[in-house]
Amino acid sequence: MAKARLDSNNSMQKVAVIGASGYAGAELVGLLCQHDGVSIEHLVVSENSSSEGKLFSDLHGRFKTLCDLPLEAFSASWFDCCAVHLDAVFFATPHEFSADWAQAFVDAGVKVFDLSGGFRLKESTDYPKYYGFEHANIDALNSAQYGLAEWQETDIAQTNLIAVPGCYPTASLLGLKPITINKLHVENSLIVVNGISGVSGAGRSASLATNFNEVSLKAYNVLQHRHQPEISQEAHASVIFNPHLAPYKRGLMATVTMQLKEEVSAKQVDMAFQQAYGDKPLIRMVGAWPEIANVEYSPFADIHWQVDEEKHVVVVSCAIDNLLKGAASQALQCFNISLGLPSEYSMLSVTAASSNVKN
Ligand SMILES: NC(=O)C1=CN([C@@H]2O[C@H](COP(=O)(O)OP(=O)(O)OC[C@H]3O[C@@H](n4cnc5c(N)ncnc54)[C@H](OP(=O)(O)O)[C@@H]3O)[C@@H](O)[C@H]2O)C=CC1
Ligand SMILES: CC(=O)N[C@@H](CCC(=O)OP(=O)(O)O)C(=O)O
Repeated sequence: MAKARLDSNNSMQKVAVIGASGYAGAELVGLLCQHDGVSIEHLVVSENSSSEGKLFSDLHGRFKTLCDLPLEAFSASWFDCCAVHLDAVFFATPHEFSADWAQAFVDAGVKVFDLSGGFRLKESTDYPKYYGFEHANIDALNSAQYGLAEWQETDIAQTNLIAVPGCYPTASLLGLKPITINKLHVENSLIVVNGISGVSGAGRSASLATNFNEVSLKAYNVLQHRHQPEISQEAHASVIFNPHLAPYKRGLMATVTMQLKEEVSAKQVDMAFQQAYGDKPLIRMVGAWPEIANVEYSPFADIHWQVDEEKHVVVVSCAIDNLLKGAASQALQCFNISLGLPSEYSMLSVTAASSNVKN
């Protein structure tokens, strides 16, 4: 694909964000505001949202004067009047809403970037099992492409329906794929992924389990989390995924442990990571164990690994901001790729000052 900077041949892309009152949606609006190829046409919430009619910047005060658009309520009549005028729509909505509506936008000629899990799993029978609903759009599920930006650039560029990866899967897969794609691991050996997320991973709605005052540090949804099949599917290897909730606002860490083939050296592992990420500006091979503090409010993924050549084991750790590389900034990477732009376009200046959920 020809890489380009934005020039006069790129017309302004008319976009809408559905779910703009939520955490991931608001981060995305913040990024889209800074993108010189984007015109935000609509910010949308649910049909009965208490935020309907409020200004986006009344809800998210840091955007005063930067984005003062009103929040509109989604409905079938909203779709009939507005969708056709858009180039792209971002769904930062519950999974089932995306699953129900994405194909209608594609049919109306609108490119869809879905931040939910509505189109990530290829096996439709996994939806009732892991998401609790029957998928109503199997054809769309089959045509959707998974959008791990550093690995699936060609697929992303060629589709109109992009399933932006989950937050835990993003960090996990960035660690796993250099090993599994190169078949450096013992196939069918046990692969364990331990993930830790801050509470913004659970979204903005109040719940006792994710109330900041209630959270200490504990594992949850062990052996049944919906990200387990997603990670396994995209790593092409069966994994055990152990998610943990921790008492901080944002940031996510995934640490994976894999058994290497006996003949695989530490040097080969180093080469696999260099080959995968040496030319990827948003992946930083940091040379020390990553820390959440170094990636929060940023679109970077920090990664580090260590090999024990005697035990034939590799441990890889990857830290991201769950709301950015784990959601909004990766969606923008996918959008940039679909326009033929460098995936990091307009993002390397993202700072704490421009981010939403603050400590
Ligand atoms: N939080 C995270 O770290 C990550 C989240 N995601 C995914 O992104 C999506 C959004 O997550 P998050 O921002 O955390 O969630 P929030 O609960 O913070 O926000 C959800 C948003 O969806 C809107 N919404 C809810 N129902 C509907 C509906 N029927 N029609 C239109 N809009 C609706 C809400 O609007 P209102 O309530 O005002 O009606 C709100 O704007 C989810 O699918 C989540 O799994 C992905 C990766 C990471
Ligand atoms: C801390 C927390 O609750 N995290 C969420 C995952 C984050 C998320 O929104 O999931 P998706 O990436 O699939 O959209 C969870 O475990 O369900």
